[in-house]
Amino acid sequence: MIYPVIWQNDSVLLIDQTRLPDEYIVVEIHRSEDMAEAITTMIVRGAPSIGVAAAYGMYLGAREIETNDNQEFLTKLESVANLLRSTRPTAVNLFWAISQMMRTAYETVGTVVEIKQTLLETAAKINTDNFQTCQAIGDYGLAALPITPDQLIILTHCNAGALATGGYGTALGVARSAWKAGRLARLYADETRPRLQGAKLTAWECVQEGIPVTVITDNMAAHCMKQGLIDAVVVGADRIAANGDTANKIGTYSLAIVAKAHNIPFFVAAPLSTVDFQLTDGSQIPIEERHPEEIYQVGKTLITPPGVEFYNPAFDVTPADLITAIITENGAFPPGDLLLAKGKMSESRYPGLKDCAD
Ligand SMILES: CSC[C@@H](O)[C@@H](O)C(=O)COP(=O)(O)O
Repeated sequence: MIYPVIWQNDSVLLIDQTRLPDEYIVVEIHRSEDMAEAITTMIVRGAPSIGVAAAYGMYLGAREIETNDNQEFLTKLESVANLLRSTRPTAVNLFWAISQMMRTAYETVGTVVEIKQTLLETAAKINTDNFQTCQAIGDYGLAALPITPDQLIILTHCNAGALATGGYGTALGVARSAWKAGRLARLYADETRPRLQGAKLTAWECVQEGIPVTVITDNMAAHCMKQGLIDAVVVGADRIAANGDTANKIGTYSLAIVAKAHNIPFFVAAPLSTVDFQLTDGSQIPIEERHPEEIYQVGKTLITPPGVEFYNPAFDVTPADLITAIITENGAFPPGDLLLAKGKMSESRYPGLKDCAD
């Protein structure tokens, strides 16, 4: 299994996702500032992964605070939290994980040294919990997939795999579970312009595990559906509003529209920590805009003439009515029933959900 974020020998190891699939390079992170930079530059990316990375970033920042005074410690830790919060705006898992860490710091009764130790344990738990959560999502997702045909072809967008989570993956976790159960014939992966997470990362994960994968460019999805090549679409999410509207990688919305036009089920797979119940609908989700070089430059080659303008939103919002079901660790729910999933929260691992958009 692939683990994108690991704690080892007093530092955090990140698989550098900007270098895959050409090179497998592991980056060592010792300071919260470097973790913030790694999240911004997408060395680590994918909603749950950046939550895990931010949690460890909080610990790295905490261990540098030199004081025995609890109040002073908490004040300085707030600054670390603010730095990490400023990295990427859309994935709510980032804010959720930072809230979990701040809550731990405030609620731990003990010395500063003891609080620091508890923070490290909390970060590790967020990481391992996410792995287990993804396995549950995989199992529920497998049960939610269409019954026929027996051998399914699933289309996915971006990378919602092990690299994007504490391991296993959300959307790719569903495909992984289907593969293990003998129900997946092949995964189709949208290349996912502009950063190509599908072509580079999803395809790489599939090759690692022997899952048959076909990469298509984003504008081929409708054609493939019309040809009857796709049985279901499964994507991840960066933030889901209470009504089920879902922000995910740019291009997800158009994929949902063409899936609906072809009567193909469209699933969102995500942990409940991705649901922001404080937002009533998707119009309130902040959408990250990234540097235009992601559009005008491929490798080191400029692909557009001088004098043109660019617009580079990294995410879009798929309205709930285009989504067949949202697959969570508590089960698969029609988007309008997300509050039912929340109702099961007391049994879940996420008692801090209400803080997720702090
Ligand atoms: C399980 S990851 C779900 C989403 O975070 C994923 O689909 C996605 O959009 C990732 O965007 P990225 O910009 O690569 O961080």
